[in-house]
Amino acid sequence: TNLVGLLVNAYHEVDEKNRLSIQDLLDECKTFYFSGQETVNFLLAWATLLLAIHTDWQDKVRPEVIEVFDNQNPDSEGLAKLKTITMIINKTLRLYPPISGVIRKVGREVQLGTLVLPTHSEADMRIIALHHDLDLWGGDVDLFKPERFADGIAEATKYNAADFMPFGLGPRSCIGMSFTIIQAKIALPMILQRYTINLSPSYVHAPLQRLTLRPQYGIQLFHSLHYDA
Ligand code: HEM
Repeated sequence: TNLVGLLVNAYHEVDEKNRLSIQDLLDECKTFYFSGQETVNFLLAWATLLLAIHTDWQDKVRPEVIEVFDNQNPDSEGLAKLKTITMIINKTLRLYPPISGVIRKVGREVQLGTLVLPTHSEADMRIIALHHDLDLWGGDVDLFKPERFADGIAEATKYNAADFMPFGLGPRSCIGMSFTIIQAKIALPMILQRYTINLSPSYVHAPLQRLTLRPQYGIQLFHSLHYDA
């Protein structure tokens, strides 16, 4: 059974209490389409941009990909062995979090430090601000240095989970997190197996921050064949 199958089953549920209306069913499909499609696209777009700029990292990661998969399509066994790709994915998610913030409605008045949040106000927590906070990440906060994630996320954040939260935190955090990482760990190696990526001179750096963080004018890259296929 796939996701649509589960939703259709819930629509046909005999117990009225647990039944989904057609509107609920459509809303769920839209949520999954929106949250699952654009976000992963942006992650892959920003990751390829960073690799195009930092070609030294392409040179570091490509041998790992070739060693694990040779020129074959990625398989699940190999995915666990990809260390450098994982570092690059985490680094991309820190610098360019595809969801730039999460919004919460304040249920009751609460004091956070010197700040009083009134009931019914909305708190927009800027993930991107957190990820670029000088106090948390230090003077080289804006630099692409995947080696920061060499020993995993916990080490990179000094065990403070809230410093790095591209998928949110707590009970409403992203349901698609593992799926996203798997997709990126399949797609990036498949690109690197085939192509050397270079930045086109026509690229204009213009990240647009709304709910998502998108490259406003797209990302123009040159892909040259990496080796004779
Ligand atoms: C780079 C990829 C992705 C990023 C950065 C991302 C980020 C996030 C964030 C920050 C939240 C929390 C929203 C909040 O707290 O208000 C969230 C929730 C959610 N995400 Fe993702 N997401 C990604 C991929 C996906 C994928 C692939 C799917 C589905 C296949 C997905 C489905 C969802 C759903 C359904 C929720 C709502 C969970 C709930 O409210 O209980 N996401 N995501």
